Amino acid sequence: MLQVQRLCKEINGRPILSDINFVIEDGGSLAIVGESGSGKSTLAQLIMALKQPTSGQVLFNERSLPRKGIKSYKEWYSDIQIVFQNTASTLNPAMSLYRCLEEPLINFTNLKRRERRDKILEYLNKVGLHRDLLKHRPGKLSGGQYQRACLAKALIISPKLLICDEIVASLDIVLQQQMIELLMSIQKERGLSLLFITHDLSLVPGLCADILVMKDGKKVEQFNTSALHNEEERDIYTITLLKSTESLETTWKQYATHDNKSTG
Ligand SMILES: Nc1ncnc2c1ncn2[C@@H]1O[C@H](COP(=O)(O)OP(=O)(O)OP(=O)(O)O)[C@@H](O)[C@H]1O
Repeated sequence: MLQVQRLCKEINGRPILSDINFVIEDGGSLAIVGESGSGKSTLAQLIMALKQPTSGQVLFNERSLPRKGIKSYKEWYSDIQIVFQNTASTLNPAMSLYRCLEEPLINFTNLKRRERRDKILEYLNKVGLHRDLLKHRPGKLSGGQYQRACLAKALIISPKLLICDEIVASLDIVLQQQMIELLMSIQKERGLSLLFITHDLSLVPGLCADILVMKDGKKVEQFNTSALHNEEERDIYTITLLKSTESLETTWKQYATHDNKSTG
């Protein structure tokens, strides 16, 4: 279980996150939603121990954030893995995809070479990539293939919690849907806990049980995803976010219809 308690982060005296609290139970799923600059990535970096909180704490199965010593970091990352928004640095451009996927197995498991190979093939298959890609460098992969490879790299050591930070933001709408479906099936199959960070509320239903809305580093509200469209209960900010997503969808649909007519 992940527990985030009274978490605050200041950078150069400026509050970036203020009093953030939430829990993700084993196998649970929470979406953190907010516009750009609301502090979502900072929150992910704090949970990944890439930044230290100014105050408050993060606990995973009662263990607190690692502060020093390779062993404590290794234990933390065995349990919690992240796929970043900016993935260009996730896969070493000088290595083949095979080596990129083998690296976490070497660092986090005692698997023998043969077993590592089987695991790589298993996870490649799970994320829907062809084994022919293994000999290529990551730069040869398309955007969608690259994101799937990052997902395989994060999942290959069987973490208990996966953090996804805007992982579909740069993909087109078809690839976005495919990634969401992939995450849903992996989550179901593995009982994985999920923290899904996005600015796009429309991606959340079906994927996450709960939604936490953030604005300017503060929690606006948290609710069950089934209550997303209950406008009487929702905060005005959540409704604004929702409406902006819907109006964008309408614009895209109108654009697509117009485009089809003019080209067809
Ligand atoms: N190292 C830093 N120094 C100064 N300000 C920072 C630093 N890191 C983050 N911030 C500021 O903290 C705020 C929150 O940034 P953060 O990246 O966490 O937001 P976000 O919700 O993830 O937005 P986006 O989706 O655009 O990345 C922003 O105003 C950002 O400029």
